[in-house]
Amino acid sequence: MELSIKRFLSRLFRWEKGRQNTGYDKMLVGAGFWPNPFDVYLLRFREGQGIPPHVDQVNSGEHYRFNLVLKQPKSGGHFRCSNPIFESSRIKLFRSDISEHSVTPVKQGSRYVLSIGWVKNT
Ligand SMILES: O=C(O)CCC(=O)C(=O)O
Ligand SMILES: [Fe+2]
Repeated sequence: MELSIKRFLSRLFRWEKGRQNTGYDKMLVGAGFWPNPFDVYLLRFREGQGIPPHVDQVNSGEHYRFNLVLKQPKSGGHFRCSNPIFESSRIKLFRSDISEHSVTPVKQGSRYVLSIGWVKNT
């Protein structure tokens, strides 16, 4: 969640590779520091793409993510989370630093997610 204005602007509204190396793409669409450091990404999964089980560690504090599924694929692309705080078919709220989560590969169609993350210091 490191941020310089220059680096922020160079990443804003550009597709980049997702960090799990499974081919999904992410686009930074916003970030800020109030009331807690936060970032907002658009995630795109195309056919064959998913994310293996992982956690998203932060240096300090608690990492939360609120994910809104904007577009469900025709098949596949299911979100799985070991211990969600809240989950419906479209909305997923979870501690991404301690709850292992994954997305099964999209089989047909594409999947889009608006992902809002923040770090709460303890
Ligand atoms: O696409 C998703 O539903 C989850 C992506 C993910 O790993 C995350 O938001 O930390
Ligand atoms: Fe994640």
